[in-house]
Amino acid sequence: MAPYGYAGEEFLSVELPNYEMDRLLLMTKLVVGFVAWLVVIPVMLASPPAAAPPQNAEEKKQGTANRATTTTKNGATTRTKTIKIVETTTKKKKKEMNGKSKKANVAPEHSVKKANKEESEEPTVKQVSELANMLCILGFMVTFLYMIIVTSPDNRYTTRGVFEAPLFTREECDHLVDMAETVAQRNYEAAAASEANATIKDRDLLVMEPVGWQKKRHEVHSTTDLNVITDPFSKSDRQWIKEKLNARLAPTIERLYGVPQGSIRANDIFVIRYDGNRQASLNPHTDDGDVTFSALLSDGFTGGGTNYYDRRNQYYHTGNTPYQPQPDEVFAHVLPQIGQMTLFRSPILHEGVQVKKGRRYLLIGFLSVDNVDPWSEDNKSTGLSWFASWFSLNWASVRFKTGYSAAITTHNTLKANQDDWMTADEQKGDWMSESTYIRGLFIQFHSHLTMLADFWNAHFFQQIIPADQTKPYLEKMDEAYSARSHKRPSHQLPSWFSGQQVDLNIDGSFHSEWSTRKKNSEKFDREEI
Ligand SMILES: O=C(O)CCC(=O)C(=O)O
Ligand SMILES: [Fe+2]
Repeated sequence: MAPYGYAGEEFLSVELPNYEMDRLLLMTKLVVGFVAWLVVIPVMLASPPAAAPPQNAEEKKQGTANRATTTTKNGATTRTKTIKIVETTTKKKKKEMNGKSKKANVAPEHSVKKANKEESEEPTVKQVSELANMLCILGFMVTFLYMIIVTSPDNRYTTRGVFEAPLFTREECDHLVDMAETVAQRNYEAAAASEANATIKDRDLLVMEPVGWQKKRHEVHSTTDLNVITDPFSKSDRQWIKEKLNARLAPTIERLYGVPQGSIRANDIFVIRYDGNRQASLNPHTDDGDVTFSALLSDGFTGGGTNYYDRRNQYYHTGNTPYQPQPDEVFAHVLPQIGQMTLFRSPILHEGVQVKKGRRYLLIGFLSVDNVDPWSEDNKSTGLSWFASWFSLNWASVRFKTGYSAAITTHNTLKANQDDWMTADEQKGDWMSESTYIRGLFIQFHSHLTMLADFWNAHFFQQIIPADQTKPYLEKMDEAYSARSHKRPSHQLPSWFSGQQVDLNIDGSFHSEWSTRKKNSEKFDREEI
């Protein structure tokens, strides 16, 4: 998986999946399951046709309806096709079989040869009953789903796991906090100087305490924060952040989640600030993206930390009031040491616990794991395995959700641009109404996959690198990075900056930019990002 090895391997305090081997094993099991259910068992269940041929139209219909199962060559899809298993029988019998034998279209070679040799005997068929066929297909589907949902390394370990590992030293955290406060100061000065200038949006929020910090960047669960691109971080600030993330975060994600570094694209990286006497907490929510990292940059505050919820009770919730996560559903309250980060799948429900006193700073990233490069013209593959994408409950559920919102946005835009919107009747048969149905499916898939992920997987917290190993671990990671960085082409490295703040279509292609990206388009064009 990790083509250059994971330098932190010797520091791991837990055994992580060996993705390469586990996927190979799973692939083998799937092939065996496929052959067993769709070839071997149907052949074993095949029996000679009834002695008396169907005489009337009804019987004839039944006789020709018998089907066995086959697959397309690549094994990706299954369909039914008439296969009749050839046996030798007499001419007389053939005559009796009448029109039915004309349908015999596939004959194993050896049987054909045998039939040709024995002139008086001609091939006829053994048939698999429709019921047996259906059971075989069902058997294969159950085996396939069981293996993917329960045994795939991409589902069984990280789905509801929250992991902790070092990301920064204390000095580096201090540096990042200084960096962020300097950026806030720049924002404040620009906003203050622009009093009469209506072009600076959100000015009023920037001159509010804590000055220079954004307050409404995220519409629903707003945080007091600064984004590394759209807020005025300097070129050298970004370079500094990029080097650290390349050396430490990228290989850890690659190792922990079994995804190539080139498939990782940050969609939003920002510094958050909580103050005991201002924004002090964040309600339970899930993040947009596949994986979230959150590194603690300060200490000396009281309260705080992150709660992670096991929300399975929500599926049994009834009544008129919406489900509210309860304190006894928290499976991990994570309050790490300064410089440690937590890594988790973004669909895990979590909240920022109230800071009672002092300031809590975090560097947070919502990361997308792309199967194709949304920026390349032909949507070039990133090399992400199918097991880590469409066969991963989390990945697929997130993709259906993004696909849904992309489709609904397109739909609404089209609708808004149409002077005379069609009536419901006129929409019948129109592609738009079809897509309403497809959108419905997207959201159903999203919620059911999330539910499966919630039920089938252990919820746990794990420190994968002991915090007391922070210094030697980070040194080792940096050393390994500088030794190999020149060998790695840029498409094999994550994109931390230039690909931020966009939405994708269901197939992973580019859909649209967030409004904050549109407003700051010149900042995304600069070469340093
Ligand atoms: O405060 C925390 O630990 C959580 C922050 C968070 O979840 C977010 O910004 O999305
Ligand atoms: Fe969050």
